[in-house]
Amino acid sequence: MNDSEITTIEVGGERPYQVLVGHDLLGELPPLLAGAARAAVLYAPPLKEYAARVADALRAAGIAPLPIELPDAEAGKTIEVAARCWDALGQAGFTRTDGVVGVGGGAVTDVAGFVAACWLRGVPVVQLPASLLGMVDAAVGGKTGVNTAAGKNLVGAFHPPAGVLCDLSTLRTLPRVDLVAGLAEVVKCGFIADPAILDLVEDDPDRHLRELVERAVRVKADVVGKDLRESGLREILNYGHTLGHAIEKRERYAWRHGHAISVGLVYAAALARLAGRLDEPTALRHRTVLAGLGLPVEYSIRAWPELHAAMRVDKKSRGNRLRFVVLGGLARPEILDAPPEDLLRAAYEEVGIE
Ligand SMILES: NC(=O)c1ccc[n+]([C@@H]2O[C@H](COP(=O)([O-])OP(=O)(O)OC[C@H]3O[C@@H](n4cnc5c(N)ncnc54)[C@H](O)[C@@H]3O)[C@@H](O)[C@H]2O)c1
Ligand SMILES: O=C(O)C(=O)C[C@@H](O)[C@H](O)[C@H](O)COP(=O)(O)O
Ligand SMILES: [Zn+2]
Repeated sequence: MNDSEITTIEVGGERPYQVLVGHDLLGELPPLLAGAARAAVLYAPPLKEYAARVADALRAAGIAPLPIELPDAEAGKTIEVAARCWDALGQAGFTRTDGVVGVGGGAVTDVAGFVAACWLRGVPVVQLPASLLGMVDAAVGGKTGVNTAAGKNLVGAFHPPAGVLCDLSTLRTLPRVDLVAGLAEVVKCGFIADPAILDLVEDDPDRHLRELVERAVRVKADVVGKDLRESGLREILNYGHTLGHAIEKRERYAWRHGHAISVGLVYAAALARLAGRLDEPTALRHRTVLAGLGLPVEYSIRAWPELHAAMRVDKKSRGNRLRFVVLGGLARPEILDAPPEDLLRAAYEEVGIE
């Protein structure tokens, strides 16, 4: 595909929008904020230069930019940081037609979406993801939020963006470790919905990067277009996240999300196999494809009691029942409701190491 081509992926639902994938997309930003006199540009330090270009593009279109630098990564995904942003919007006189632009990885787009969701009970947000994970997952779908002491993303809102601009050129500066972390969510999409993704990843993820981005965005767009508020189908996007989020909490968010999800995916596959739902080769493929990318597939065996307790606040839980997304086969996600504790523990022994 020619570098100058822009791919448009439609996201349906009550507030439809488009995800654009290509290069040099800043010209597409101002029309998404039509009617805005000002726009806050939320970014973390590694994206300072890109955020300055975003601000220039807004200014040139007659929209006054309000740059707000956030602490990087998970340190920025707190209610205190969101409150600082609301103070800044208040001081600058942001009205309901003004907007927010999230520039960066998934942590920044999550908090930018949350700031926009709550300010005046909802103003437009445009997401400019700059990490692979942000492009294929976090910036798409309108899940916004922050972490709390009790766990990951426990406070948030569903607030679909006005548009998402995935500028692939930004990936040139993304550290390799973060690119690989993003591949964990891409692999997730392969297992739950689009197995061609797995073939491409097993062949050469770098060679197929653009196609992987587009395929993963299509998986996500299809699901969130049908079930924005996670009343059913959307839960499949949480594959690997029940254990993954518990690991992130235990690590005090010092582990990358994609790394924790990688372990969580291998765990979910072991659970499904031991529950008699998933065949051995497909379960094994989780480990081989993720480990082949250099992603972690093991975690401390001693951590089990803590992880088990942390999983209780997973958003798929109902009362005291834990619920897991598992596979009944390749691209056949289903729910495993209230699995017995000995099964949960036995599956953990397959990822647990001394
Ligand atoms: N809302 C959702 O649906 C959803 C989906 C998946 C993940 N998430 C959230 O997304 C977050 C993980 O996202 P992530 O993997 O992007 O992590 P991240 O946002 O922490 O970014 C990782 C690092 O890469 C840097 N970075 C990003 N783009 C860069 C670029 N182009 N050049 C140089 N540095 C760059 C960031 O500043 C950060 O230091 C987690 O908080 C996770 O919970 C949300
Ligand atoms: O979009 C979704 O829905 C997902 O579950 C995608 C996940 O990759 C993402 O990490 C999401 O933030 C997790 O949501 P949560 O509701 O479990 O916090
Ligand atoms: Zn995720």
